[in-house]
Amino acid sequence: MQKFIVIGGKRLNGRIRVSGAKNATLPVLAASLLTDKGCLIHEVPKLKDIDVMKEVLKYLGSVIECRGSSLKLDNSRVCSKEISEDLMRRMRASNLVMGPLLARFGHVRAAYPGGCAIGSRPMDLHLKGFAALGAEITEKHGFVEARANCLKGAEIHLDFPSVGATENLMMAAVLARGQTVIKNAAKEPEIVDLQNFLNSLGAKVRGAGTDVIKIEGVGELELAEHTVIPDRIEAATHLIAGAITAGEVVVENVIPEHLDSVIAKLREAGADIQLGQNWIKVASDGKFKAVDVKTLPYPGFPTDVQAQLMVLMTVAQGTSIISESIFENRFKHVDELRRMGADIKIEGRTAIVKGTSKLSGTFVEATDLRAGAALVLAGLIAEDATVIENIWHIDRGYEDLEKKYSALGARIMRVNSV
Ligand SMILES: CC(=O)N[C@H]1[C@@H](OP(=O)(O)OP(=O)(O)OC[C@H]2O[C@@H](n3ccc(=O)[nH]c3=O)[C@H](O)[C@@H]2O)O[C@H](CO)[C@@H](O)[C@@H]1O
Ligand SMILES: C=C(OP(=O)(O)O)C(=O)O
Repeated sequence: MQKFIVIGGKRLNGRIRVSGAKNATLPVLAASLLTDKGCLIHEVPKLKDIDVMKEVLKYLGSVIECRGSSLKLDNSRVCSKEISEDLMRRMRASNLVMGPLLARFGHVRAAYPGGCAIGSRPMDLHLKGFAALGAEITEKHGFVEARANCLKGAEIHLDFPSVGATENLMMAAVLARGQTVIKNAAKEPEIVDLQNFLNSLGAKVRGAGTDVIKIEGVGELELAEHTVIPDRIEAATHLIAGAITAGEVVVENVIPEHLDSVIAKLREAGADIQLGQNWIKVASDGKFKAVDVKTLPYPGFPTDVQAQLMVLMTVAQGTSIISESIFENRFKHVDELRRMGADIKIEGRTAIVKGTSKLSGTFVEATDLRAGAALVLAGLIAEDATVIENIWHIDRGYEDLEKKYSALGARIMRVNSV
C-alpha cells in the first residue's frame, strides 16, 4: 500500500500535459474486440484501470504490445468465454466488453462489474438495450449472460443518458442486421471518440454528441488506428490545482470546449482563465467567491469534478450549494475534508459548503478516485502535512500525479506504507 504526503502552501506554476482520457480509452479498448484485424491505439494513459482492461482482453485471447503510450492489439484469437468475478469486480468499465463480445460471437457471460463506491450502479439499461437488439438475457448467481443468433437493429430509448449503456449499445449494434437508433443517448465527448474509433474500423455510426445516435449494421470490420482524446477530468483537476494554490498554470493537450461547464464555474468563482487551441491557462490571486453547482450529464457540470470543485469552495468566501444528481452516494470525500477543517453539511444529495480561511493537514483516506484527487488538492493548500492513504484509487485515473505536480513546484511524495 502506498500513500501521498503533501506539504501545503506552494503555488503551482508552469506547464502540465494532460494524458489520454481514461474514460475514452476504456471503451475504445473494449471496442477493439469487435474486429479480428488488429488495432493501433495512441495516447493510452498509464493507469490502473487500463491495466485491468488489458488483463480482461488478454484473458479473452488478445495479444497486446505496448510501444510507449501506444498499444497494438491483435484480437484474431479472441473468444467469448466466461469472465470471472475476480476480473469483472475490479472496475465498472469491465462491463464494456459485453457489447462487443455479444456482437462478434453472439454470446457473452460475465460476472457483474465492480467500480468506485459512489452509489448503486445497475446495468439494467445496458441489458434492456441488448434485449431490444434481440438478445436473450439471463441473470443468475451474480452472472449476466446474453445470447443471440443474430442481433437485429432496433430503436432503443434510454430512460437516462447513461454513458456506459450508450457505449455498450453502440458497440453491440455495429454488427447487427439493419439500423439501430439510440434515443436519449449520452452526449459525452468520450461517446464521440468511440464513434470515431468505430467508424475508423469500418462501422457506420453517426449522431454521437447529440442525443440520437444511428448505427447502420455492417458485415465486417477492418483494422484501425486511433488517437484517444485528452482527459477532460484530469484537465479540470489541474485547473483547480492551479487556481486553488494562487498559481499560474498552463494545462496542455486539452480540447477546451470539453471543459466549458468547468471553465464557466471557475470564472464565476474568480479564477482568470485564458483559452488557446489546445491549452488552457489558469491564474488566480487565491481569493474565490462561493458558487453553486449541480452535476448533470454532459454538457452539464461533470460529476467526476464535483469533489475537486468542492475543495475550492471550502476556501471560498460565502456558502456554496453543491448538488449531486448523477450518483446518490458521491460525497464520501466530505468526511475527510471535514477532518481537514472544512465546514460542510450534507442534506440528501446536496452539500452545503461554508468557506473557511484555512484547511489543515492531517491523515485522510482516498475513498474513491475523484475523492482522492480532491484530497490532493486540499493537501496542496493545507497547513502542514496531509497524509493520504489508499492512493491506489488515485492511480486508477491519474498518471504520475505526484510527478506532474512536483514539476509545477508542489511538495508531494509517494511513500510505501509500513
Ligand atoms: C468509465 C467511465 O466512462 N466512467 C464514467 C461513466 O460511468 P458509467 O457509464 O458507469 O455512468 P452512467 O452514465 O452509466 O451512470 C449514470 C447514472 O445512471 C445510472 N444507471 C446507469 C446504467 C444503467 O444501466 N442503469 C442506471 O440506473 C447509474 O446508476 C448512475 O446513477 O459515466 C459517469 C457519469 O458521467 C462518470 O462518473 C464515470 O466516470
Ligand atoms: C467514477 C469514475 O470511474 P468509473 O466509472 O470507472 O468508476 C471516474 O472516472 O470518476
